[in-house]
Amino acid sequence: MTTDFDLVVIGAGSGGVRAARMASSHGARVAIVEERFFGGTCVNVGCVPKKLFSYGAHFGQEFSLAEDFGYQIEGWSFHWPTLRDNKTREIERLNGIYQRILNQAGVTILQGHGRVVGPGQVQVDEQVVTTGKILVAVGGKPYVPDFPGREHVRISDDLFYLQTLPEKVAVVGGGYIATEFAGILHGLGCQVSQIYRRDLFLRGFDGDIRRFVAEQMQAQGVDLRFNTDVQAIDLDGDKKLVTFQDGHIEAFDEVFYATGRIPRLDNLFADAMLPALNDRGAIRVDEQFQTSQDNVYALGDVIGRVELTPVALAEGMWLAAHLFGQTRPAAMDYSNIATAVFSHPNIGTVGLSEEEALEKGHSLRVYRSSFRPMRYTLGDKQERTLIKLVVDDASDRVLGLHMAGEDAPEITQGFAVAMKMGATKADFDATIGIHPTSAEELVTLRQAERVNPS
Ligand SMILES: Cc1cc2nc3c(=O)[nH]c(=O)nc-3n(C[C@H](O)[C@H](O)[C@H](O)COP(=O)(O)OP(=O)(O)OC[C@H]3O[C@@H](n4cnc5c(N)ncnc54)[C@H](O)[C@@H]3O)c2cc1C
Ligand SMILES: NC(=O)c1ccc[n+]([C@@H]2O[C@H](COP(=O)([O-])OP(=O)(O)OC[C@H]3O[C@@H](n4cnc5c(N)ncnc54)[C@H](O)[C@@H]3O)[C@@H](O)[C@H]2O)c1
Repeated sequence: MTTDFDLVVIGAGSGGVRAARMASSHGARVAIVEERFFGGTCVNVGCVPKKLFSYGAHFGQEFSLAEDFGYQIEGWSFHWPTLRDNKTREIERLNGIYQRILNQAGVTILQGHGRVVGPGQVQVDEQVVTTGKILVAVGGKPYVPDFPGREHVRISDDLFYLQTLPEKVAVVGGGYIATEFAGILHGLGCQVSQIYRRDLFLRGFDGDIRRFVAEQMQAQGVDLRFNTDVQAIDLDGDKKLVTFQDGHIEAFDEVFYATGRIPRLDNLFADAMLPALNDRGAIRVDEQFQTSQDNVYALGDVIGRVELTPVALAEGMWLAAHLFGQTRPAAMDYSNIATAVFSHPNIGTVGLSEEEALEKGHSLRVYRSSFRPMRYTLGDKQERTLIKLVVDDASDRVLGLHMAGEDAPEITQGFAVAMKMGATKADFDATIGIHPTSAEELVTLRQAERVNPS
């Protein structure tokens, strides 16, 4: 049977755009369906505007550092609408670029809500198109737990378009988004309380890094409140009255929730086409990104594996090559994916945390160093940088590299190549440093603590 297309991709975000472009370059007839914005979460309400805000939030401290170097910066002030609107203009420019890239790649753009209505059939608003294969790359959406007053909270999407910057803010959650938002809002001049229900935020990251970032944020003046949760929110005029677990009530101008994201499956599948989901409600796929429905594939945040843009991009490239390329690629390798939290201070990490390495039974040598970056030494800024290597004692292989401080994400990206190649501590030691840098500390670590699994 002839079909309109070989592949219809639903969702023009990180994974969908990459898969569509690459499939087209392999000779497939491809259409992509998008209902909101080209470039998806990352470009519009994720990585890109977040990073621009994070840059913006650093300027206050840069001005005071500049004074230590002899500059006189008097009477500076911050104008939120300028940052917000300049960011929006840049995002709109990127939207246009994404559309142009798709057009140039020969991908047909279908604007509207996509729905899988039958085998090889995708409905886009009133129109139905036919296709050999369907790729679902619809991403996720914020999850806010159910509690009285839930309707009064804001989510990450809202932060990017706020009319005014609130004075006093609660940020609820202890993951990437909450910690990044707490740092950004504090840097822009808000009074920030970060609320996390367990004893220490950034679960899954290395314990030393989590404690270090908490100390640094507290020293900057962020109010970290662990082991507590919001029970209810009432309105009092413009204020949000938050009742905490211990019963105390406090007024905030805004309450932001960043308590995780869930797959965006709304009105996406006709009943007969719904694929199997996993226990967290994400679409279940095999190693080839095939769902339980024939010729329906899924990747990116909607499969809930590793919710990062570069991972969605890699999955999109992989699937396009697998379905339409000349040679079959080897299975996707999810080991040693470097990641960063653009908190203040930044975190960069690749490989196993000390806790994970011990859980896997490794006997370890753990190298740590904490230092005050040279840039801060002319004044009284006390912020420090922490670096840490987790090394398998028997093989000498570096299992984990962790850093918190200025430039941590940039530095970690380079070292991630070495980690991917299986670098040993001896390889690090044989590398001559670049002086004077913070990165050189990673190749000059000599003192280890031995730690064995219990
Ligand atoms: C605040 C925030 C900050 C982040 N920061 C980072 C970061 O710094 N680094 C990083 O690596 N990752 C970051 N992420 C995660 C990253 O954005 C995601 O992992 C990535 O965007 C996932 O890509 P995707 O293709 O799976 O989905 P998405 O990029 O979410 O794209 C899905 C697209 O599908 C469209 N869509 C959904 N349903 C339909 C439908 N039925 N019909 C038509 N279109 C539909 C949506 O409108 C969207 O455009 C961040 C996320 C958030 C929320
Ligand atoms: N820099 C980056 O690369 C970056 C930045 C932002 C987001 N992301 C990606 O997006 C994903 C989603 O980010 P996120 O921060 O929303 O999720 P997350 O999974 O990182 O963190 C969610 C947090 O909410 C808490 N939580 C969950 N349910 C709760 C409840 N009922 N009550 C109170 N707290 C609750 C969790 O304990 C956790 O601390 C991340 O996992 C990450 O993969 C990446």
